[in-house]
Amino acid sequence: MTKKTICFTGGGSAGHVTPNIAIINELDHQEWNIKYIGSKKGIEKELITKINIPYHEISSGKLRRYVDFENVKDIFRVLRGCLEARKILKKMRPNLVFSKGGFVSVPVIVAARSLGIPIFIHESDMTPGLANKISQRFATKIFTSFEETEKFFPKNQTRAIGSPIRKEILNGSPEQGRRFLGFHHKLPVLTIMGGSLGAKKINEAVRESIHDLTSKYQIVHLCGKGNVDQSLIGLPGYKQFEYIHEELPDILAVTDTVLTRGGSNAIFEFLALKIPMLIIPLSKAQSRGDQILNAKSFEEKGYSLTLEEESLTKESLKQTLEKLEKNRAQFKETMAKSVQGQAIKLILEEIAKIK
Ligand SMILES: CC(=O)N[C@H]1[C@@H](OP(=O)(O)OP(=O)(O)OC[C@H]2O[C@@H](n3ccc(=O)[nH]c3=O)[C@H](O)[C@@H]2O)O[C@H](CO)[C@@H](O)[C@@H]1O
Repeated sequence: MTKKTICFTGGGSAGHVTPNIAIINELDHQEWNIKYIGSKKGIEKELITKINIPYHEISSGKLRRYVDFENVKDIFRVLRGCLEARKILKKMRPNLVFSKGGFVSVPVIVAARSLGIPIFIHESDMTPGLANKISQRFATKIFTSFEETEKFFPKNQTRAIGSPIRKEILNGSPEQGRRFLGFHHKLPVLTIMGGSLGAKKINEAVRESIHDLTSKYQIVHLCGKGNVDQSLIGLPGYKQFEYIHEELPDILAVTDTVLTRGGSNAIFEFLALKIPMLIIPLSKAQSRGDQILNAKSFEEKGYSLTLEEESLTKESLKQTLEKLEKNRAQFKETMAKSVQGQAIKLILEEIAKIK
């Protein structure tokens, strides 16, 4: 049997990479040569190199929604990225390009289209990101995490399938988690995930309330690169990490409650694990507002509570966490009824159809 080749792309933040990893882990490596095209400096380089998938670099520029001189430079970077991606793809000759979005994916999609290579894209958020908005016109098939997102894409190419979740996330060991963290059984565990790149506002609010919080919980704080607070190292019941790799499943296995940004992949992972969550979405001032919509969708379905960043204070954080704890049984019950877990199976079925 001759092996087929699939080339993944996507990056900029972990949310544009971890779903690709989830699919890569489940693909038959005897049947598929698996490759990746990403940026030179993005987090995708570290995450993909770690799982030993051949990684090809291209130039990439940020796609900004506002006017900035950097835009001019970035237009040239994106154009250079298109040429580099075309050269790589021409040599690689993949049967399929699979994109998770993020700005590095656009040159890859444009190049793939110019070479007549089939393209699948996946959109994790409630509304399409700029990269997928551009890419959709070139895509053969489009998958979305949320049902509500289907309407933004061409009807006959699009299917809502949920979020491709890494299998290992669901198989953590509470004993190993507790051992790794040095936590006891006397207080519940609150995990704080400020998005894969960290969240300054959440970090500040948590640290302002740290003594109150550690009287009620043992805390794991995933605070983002460069955001560890040196003055709090060694505080009993408070563990800070810039980013967690293979220990994440074990940490989530001991987690009772999460305080999180509204990144789509993270909240779908917590849903799959049925962990009650308080979502503090990235504000409209800092984004297109997709996390606010993600959070709204989850809250309406009864999976979570939302606290808007503008209303985030020591007091509101305390009150909302108390409300979440009071109703935790109800949240867990509603999450248990949600139907998830089909995304990878459905994507693999579609990939298998590629000649
Ligand atoms: C600032 C920004 O643009 N954020 C976007 C980005 O978020 P971000 O990159 O934070 O993405 P998500 O929250 O969706 O996913 C983060 C992923 O990283 C993993 N993880 C995180 C921390 C850690 O220490 N270890 C670890 O493995 C999580 O388990 C998850 O799989 O992409 C998401 C998906 O398109 C969007 O919804 C977010 O709006």
